[in-house]
Amino acid sequence: MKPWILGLTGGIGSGKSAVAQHFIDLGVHTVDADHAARWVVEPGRPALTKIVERFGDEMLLADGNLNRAALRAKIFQDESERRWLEALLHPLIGQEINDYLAQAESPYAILVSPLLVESGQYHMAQRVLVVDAPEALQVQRTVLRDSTSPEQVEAILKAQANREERLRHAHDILVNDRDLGWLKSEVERLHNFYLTLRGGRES
Ligand SMILES: CC(C)(COP(=O)(O)OP(=O)(O)OC[C@H]1O[C@@H](n2cnc3c(N)ncnc32)[C@H](O)[C@@H]1O)[C@@H](O)C(=O)NCCC(=O)NCCS
Ligand SMILES: Nc1ncnc2c1ncn2[C@@H]1O[C@H](COP(=O)(O)OP(=O)(O)OP(=O)(O)O)[C@@H](O)[C@H]1O
Repeated sequence: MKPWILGLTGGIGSGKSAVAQHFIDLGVHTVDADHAARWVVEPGRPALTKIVERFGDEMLLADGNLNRAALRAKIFQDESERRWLEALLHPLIGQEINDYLAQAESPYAILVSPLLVESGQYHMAQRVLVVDAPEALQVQRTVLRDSTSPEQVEAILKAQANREERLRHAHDILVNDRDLGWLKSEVERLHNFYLTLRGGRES
């Protein structure tokens, strides 16, 4: 039987990747939109050429890869440039995600995406799990993980759906404000529940 799709979302630093890793360990076929966003700008792909044409050679590192920090600085200080980049990349990312999900053999598969709600990708999913965390914790965890500034993380937060908007699309909510051991046990509980669902929508 074709697997049903769980959309897994949450704001920056909420803990999506940590949650996704536990699902992967349980054998669930998982694709991450952030990873797909990297595949579509690999050297030789047309999208990378278009980014360099628009923003200049400083978008390239010496080895020919995208200078992600430089592009990040550009798009989160200028909404129209961010919209331009999203219009270029989101259709390509959507295609990569489709191709990857089509290979799934687990009872259900997961699409991890920070912009599941904003990009309309939630239409690809039968059920949505939101990882939620207090904003201060999101900022603190991301600063620690990426060695970036709180101001940069707050600029990214502003470009994302607010919590209420995201939670409106949720079938399930995982509040990630405890330790990683607890998070793992919550994922196991959800996984056992998801295995009982056929088509993902029953609650
Ligand atoms: C700007 C880029 C190069 C920065 O790369 P970097 O390695 O620093 O960050 P990474 O890609 O790992 O993203 C980290 C987080 O930033 C946030 N984020 C990324 N892009 C966006 C965006 N367009 N809008 C809001 N938040 C975003 C997400 O929470 C994401 O998980 C990169 O994020 C990018 O190409 N973004 C545009 C594509 C996109 O919209 N990706 C989101 C998944 S669909
Ligand atoms: N419950 C927790 N306790 C402690 N640290 C945590 C917890 N959950 C996540 N983290 C850590 O916080 C950081 C952010 O988590 P993670 O990378 O999973 O977030 P994310 O939602 O995938 O972020 P992004 O949108 O930026 O990709 C990571 O370093 C992760 O290890």
